[in-house]
Amino acid sequence: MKILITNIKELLQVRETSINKVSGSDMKVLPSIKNAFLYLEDDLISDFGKMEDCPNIFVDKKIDATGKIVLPTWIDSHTHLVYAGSREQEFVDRINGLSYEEIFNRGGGILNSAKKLQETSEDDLYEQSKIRLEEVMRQGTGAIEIKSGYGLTLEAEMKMLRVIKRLNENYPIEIKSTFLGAHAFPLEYKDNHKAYIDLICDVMIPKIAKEKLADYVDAFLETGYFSVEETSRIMEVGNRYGLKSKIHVNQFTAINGIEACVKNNALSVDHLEIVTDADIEVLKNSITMPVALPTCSYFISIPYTPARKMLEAGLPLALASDFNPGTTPSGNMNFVVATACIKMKMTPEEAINAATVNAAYAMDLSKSHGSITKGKKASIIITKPIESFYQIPYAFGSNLIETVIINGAIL
Ligand SMILES: N=CN[C@@H](CCC(=O)O)C(=O)O
Ligand SMILES: [Zn+2]
Repeated sequence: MKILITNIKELLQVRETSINKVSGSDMKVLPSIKNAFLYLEDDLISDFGKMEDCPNIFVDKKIDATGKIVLPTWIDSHTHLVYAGSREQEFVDRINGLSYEEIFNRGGGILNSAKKLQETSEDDLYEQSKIRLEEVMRQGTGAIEIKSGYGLTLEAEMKMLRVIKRLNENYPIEIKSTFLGAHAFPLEYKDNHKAYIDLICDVMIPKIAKEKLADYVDAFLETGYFSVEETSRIMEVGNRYGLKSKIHVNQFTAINGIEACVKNNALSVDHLEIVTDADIEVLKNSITMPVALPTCSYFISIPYTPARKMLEAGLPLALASDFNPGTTPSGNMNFVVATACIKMKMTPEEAINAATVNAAYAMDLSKSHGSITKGKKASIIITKPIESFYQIPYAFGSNLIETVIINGAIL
């Protein structure tokens, strides 16, 4: 299908040649064309430019974008969108004064979700998850990473990964899949951590890699969860099986986990609510993308990733939702971008770069996603008529999206 979008008030994130990532002060720059056209052919961006150069051609669909902003779809590089049930009782418990840690120590948290997931059939899990996927697509997400990690047995982890695979087959959105067996120690391994790490490294990763059910490995590298040594072993085995790592780290404490991730060539380090000067130093000149999850900080009232400090040190930064039932029951990337601006003091230009170009890097999609570039995927957001793109974070509670096109399919 040929789609021509005309009279675009401003076409954002225009990159003549694709770039892998934007870092430091370059993140302040969001290249755009005012009064633009955009031409999509099937699932690809075919042409774009100023309205005066708009081709006069026959197309299947013309969209007049007078007064509207067009930008590439959001890329959400960190989610746990496949889960069973919900955890709103823990939400109320936190309002009443319990911490995330206290809830976990009472058998809540990840183990609560794991119990629910183990009791849910694969079909039911698919049905529950697809509702969330359809919702985030309507909210402008055009590529998404989804983790396992609420199974914690080989059988239940594989169930989650098969559901992710089925979502990928049935929807136009690009999905990458991450094996997160090391999310929490199951109760039966409470006093024998080594046996669970052995199970992950000797049985789960080989089996999952053989069945091509995951693109990446992840672990919750945190005090009280997985140590630097345990996570390093998982990253090493992952690398051996062709699964790069994307690691939960520095959410509550800084224990030199980032250094271990960089050493193991992790694709991304995610959360980073607590970041030391030494962490910033090891991230400099590394291939590892730091990923902030501001709506997690918002929901469970923990510190926000120190974005200003990191950008001033010249680092790149990506933004993702962390959509999960415990710490972030929302996958709305518009709200993620707004929260990054409001709470982390990122400018709208920086936040949009973080949720498009840098987010694409964090899931190996730089070649196909993240910018308006000829030959990249026809995955775009068309807003309602708005004053300027600053409205996207400014009017944080409003739905400003009129149309979403993903891989050439109009939703
Ligand atoms: N921190 C680890 N994992 C998830 C939350 C897990 C849960 O509470 O269900 C996160 O990214 O916040
Ligand atoms: Zn997470």
